[in-house]
Amino acid sequence: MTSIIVARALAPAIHRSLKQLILNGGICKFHNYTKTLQVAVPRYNQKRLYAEKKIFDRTKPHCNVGTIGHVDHGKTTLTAAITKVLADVKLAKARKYQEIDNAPEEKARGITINVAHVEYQTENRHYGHTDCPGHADYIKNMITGTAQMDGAIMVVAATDGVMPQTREHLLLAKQIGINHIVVFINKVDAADKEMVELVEMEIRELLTEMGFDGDNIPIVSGSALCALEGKNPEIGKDAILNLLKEIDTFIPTPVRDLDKPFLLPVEHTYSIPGRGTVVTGRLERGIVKKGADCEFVGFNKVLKSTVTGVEMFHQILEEAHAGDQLGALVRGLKRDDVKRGMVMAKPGTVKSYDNIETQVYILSKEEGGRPKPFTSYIQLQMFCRTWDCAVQVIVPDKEMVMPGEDSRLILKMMKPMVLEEGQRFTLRDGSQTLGTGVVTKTLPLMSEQERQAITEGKKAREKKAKEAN
Ligand SMILES: Nc1nc2c(ncn2[C@@H]2O[C@H](COP(=O)(O)OP(=O)(O)OP(=O)(O)O)[C@@H](O)[C@H]2O)c(=O)[nH]1
Ligand SMILES: [Mg+2]
Repeated sequence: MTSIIVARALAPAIHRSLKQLILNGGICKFHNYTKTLQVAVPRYNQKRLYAEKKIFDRTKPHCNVGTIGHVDHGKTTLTAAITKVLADVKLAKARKYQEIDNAPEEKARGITINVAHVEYQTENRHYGHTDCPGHADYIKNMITGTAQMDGAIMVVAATDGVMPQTREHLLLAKQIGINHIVVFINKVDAADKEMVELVEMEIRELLTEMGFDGDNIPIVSGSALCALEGKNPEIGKDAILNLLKEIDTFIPTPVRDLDKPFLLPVEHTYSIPGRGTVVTGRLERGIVKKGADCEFVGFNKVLKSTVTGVEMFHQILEEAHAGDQLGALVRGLKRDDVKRGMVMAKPGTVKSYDNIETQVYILSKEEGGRPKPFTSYIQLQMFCRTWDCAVQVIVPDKEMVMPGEDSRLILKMMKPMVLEEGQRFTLRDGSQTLGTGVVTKTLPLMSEQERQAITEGKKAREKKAKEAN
């Protein structure tokens, strides 16, 4: 028998594999401290299991990155080059340029996005890498979080320098909380040394202007095309390896959801005679154990309680982990005290807001959105986690927002609900999805007068609409 260690973080994906494994005579043991699962499989069965691709043989931490930058600056070529260079040392499967650029359409929350997901490894980490075929896809992908990036690789061609979309992608990255950027100055085979130096200066200036650490962000220069074609290793392959080294060290591994304070968006509440109130939902992050103090937040309330039991599919759990669909028995609360849409969290770790700044992508008509533009003061419904709430929209930077456009929006909510920066949500108008967005900033709570004015305005508009009918 030989042991294989499987990362705990991959648990949902390997449940099925485990079953398969046990059927094949395997023995599993979970190590609580290291959060790993040790699996012993008879040697004669291992080959078959691997051949069936049932087990993830991965122990490296995972990180999501992606290429951003102006059109034609070489993002796709760089993506292909990275896989080629790493394939040579057996850490990736080489992906051709055409394979990446003809990405299949991906349906994400009603929005069609073209993205190619590529995977590779360095000695230290495993990476998921996103490359989009066009500018509009980048904008959508970044806002909707189709592949949420923990860090970005910004590509700037030495032949062009900083261009409008370099700036735009960087601004958006900053807005939505991608704080770690590594820069690749591409096409140095077609530019002279002075030009490359000038472009580097220009990039550092822009980064600083945008609020990044312009002086210290790693900038690597080279040629993705040379690397892909196996030419001039000093600006080809070596530059790519250099870039990967910088990515490895400069972009930190994100904090795993399991390590964060627990948070459960409440889906349902039940009253169980003789036992008390049970709340159910999918644990978004952290670990919940029997005996944990908790807080229910939302709808203008904060209720304190203690978890007295955790169950999953009617079986008692010692502890529930992020991703688990669970029921939690809570002390001293009536069923009607707790409502769907509230959040059960570790005390003091979440807050309610009713006034937020967001970045939203509004669907075009072809994507199923509304055909007409909208202006400030429109009333929409915001959907987030298990709650939804009426919001008044303020468009701060322009007259109106066109379908197919992205925009900064201020949302004034009718009730304060639990929100945090980076939280994604959907905006709907009746039964029509208008767009998706991300919370970029939480603003101070509204005053009572302000809220009243919004409610009265809403009533007046409703009355007018009724009369018009
Ligand atoms: N000379 C030279 N050309 C390059 C290099 N890298 C890419 N190119 C060329 O630049 C062009 C654009 O490259 P892509 O990789 O498609 O650029 P992109 O950024 O993915 O473009 P979009 O996805 O359309 O925004 C192609 O013709 C590439 O062959 C390089 O290092 N040197
Ligand atoms: Mg491309």
